[in-house]
Amino acid sequence: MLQAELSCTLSVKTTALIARTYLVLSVSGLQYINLTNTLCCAASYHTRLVPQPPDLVKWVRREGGFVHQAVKIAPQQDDAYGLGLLASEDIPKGSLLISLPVHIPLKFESDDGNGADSVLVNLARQVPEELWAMKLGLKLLQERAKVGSFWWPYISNLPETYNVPIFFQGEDIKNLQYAPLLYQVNKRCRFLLEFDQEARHTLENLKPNDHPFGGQQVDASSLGWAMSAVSSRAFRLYGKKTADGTRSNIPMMLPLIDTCNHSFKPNAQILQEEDVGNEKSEMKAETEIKQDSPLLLNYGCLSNDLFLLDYGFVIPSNPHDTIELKYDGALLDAASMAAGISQPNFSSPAAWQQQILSRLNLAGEAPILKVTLGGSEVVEGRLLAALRVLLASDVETVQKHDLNTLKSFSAEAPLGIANEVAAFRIIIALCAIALEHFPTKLMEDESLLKQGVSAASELAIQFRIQKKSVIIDVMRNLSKRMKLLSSKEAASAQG
Ligand SMILES: C[S@@+](CC[C@H](N)C(=O)[O-])C[C@H]1O[C@@H](n2cnc3c(N)ncnc32)[C@H](O)[C@@H]1O
Repeated sequence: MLQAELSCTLSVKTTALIARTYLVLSVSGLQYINLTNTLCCAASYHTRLVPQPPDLVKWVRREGGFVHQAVKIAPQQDDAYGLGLLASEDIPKGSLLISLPVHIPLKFESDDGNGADSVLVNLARQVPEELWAMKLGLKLLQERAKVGSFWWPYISNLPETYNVPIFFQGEDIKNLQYAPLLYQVNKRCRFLLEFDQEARHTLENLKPNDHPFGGQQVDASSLGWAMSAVSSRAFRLYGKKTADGTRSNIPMMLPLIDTCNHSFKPNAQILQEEDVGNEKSEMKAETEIKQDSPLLLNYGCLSNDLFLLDYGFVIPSNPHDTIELKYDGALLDAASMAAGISQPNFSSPAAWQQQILSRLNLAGEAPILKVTLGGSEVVEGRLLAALRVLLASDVETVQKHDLNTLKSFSAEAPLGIANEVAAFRIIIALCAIALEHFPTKLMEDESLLKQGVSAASELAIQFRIQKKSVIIDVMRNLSKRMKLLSSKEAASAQG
């Protein structure tokens, strides 16, 4: 195992303690809020809100929408992905699959009038921008509570529960073993608990006509359901034109289209007719779709953190997955000691180096210290540039290159091979330290999965396996690059 090999050569154990304080990864001491007493969580994630909901395809057609005759709803991947759309016959590339007239998507219209709607708008104002899904979730809850809602045929087809971490038991939240995600889960849970109180306070003593949820109480559980329904299904498309003629992207729920599951190699795409007053939302075949193949959309090039938080699944070997570290001079000193680099002065850079760190936003008044490893960049450019610069002793050599070259992973050893190898060795040491901070080893995780665990534990364990794999892939990648550089150096010394 690469993990074992590297931790021997880099004598990580001696520095792990020093590093503990600086790693964003570290979960020790992090409090987590357990919401499972408050939030309900049923056993099956793909049961619909009502046992036999109306036929969604028929509803869309009845409402003036179009559904290709070969598009069918069916369970996907032995129900592991819930329902999905399937082609019942070959569909040629470019075919229109689904078209929804403008009145079918569910949106949050903040220009609604007064009474119940104004209460809803006021509640929505208290939702922070980053939790936009809760805003549309309020509209969804309102329609769910409304007798005879236009959207009931759609809403009744939604899953009854969501397998997202806000519904995990405390033990499974801990099982994630990754502080940045734990932080996000806590933030969402805390918000839901506070918003539950806020909503109760706002709704008490309202006249029946002013009550946005038809007199029904909302709580953290129903709010969490609505937020998850939206975060796992909404798309950002053009909204109405504003007074200045511009259009902003607004989240909306696209009935039936949102039954499509995700793939980074999609065979369908969403398009929007831009004619004013006729903004149809359409889904077209991006490639030819063979009979019995699923129709797949790309939800976005997201990390597993976002897939898990918003959608409740994790993608193995996700090329967009990364791990977060906190940039810190003392941590880098510890890593360079572990890597056997004898010049650990990252905590006290020279004035010219400090200036470059400020330009990289890693020092100065409001630095952004979160840096990432993995994903398409492999090493975040700012971290790579910082290491290259801090390991250079000669300001003139550094000044020959612009910042973009110094940040580029594909720029081969801009400050020389020795400098590059030292930078890579330090990043590998950082990776080894990061791996040490996970309470379990990969092999233990894998054997836990083989033993059989609950669906939530399985997701949490898969998530941390993927995070560890990201780190190991970065180590492999850098080791390969180091070998290549060393052999080039040897060849040029001989020649
Ligand atoms: C937009 S909905 C798609 C319809 C959904 N499968 C259903 O049963 O209603 C997104 C949800 O589908 C599931 N899903 C979609 N793509 C998936 C994938 N590649 N792997 C696992 N689950 C997936 C997840 O539960 C996700 O939250």
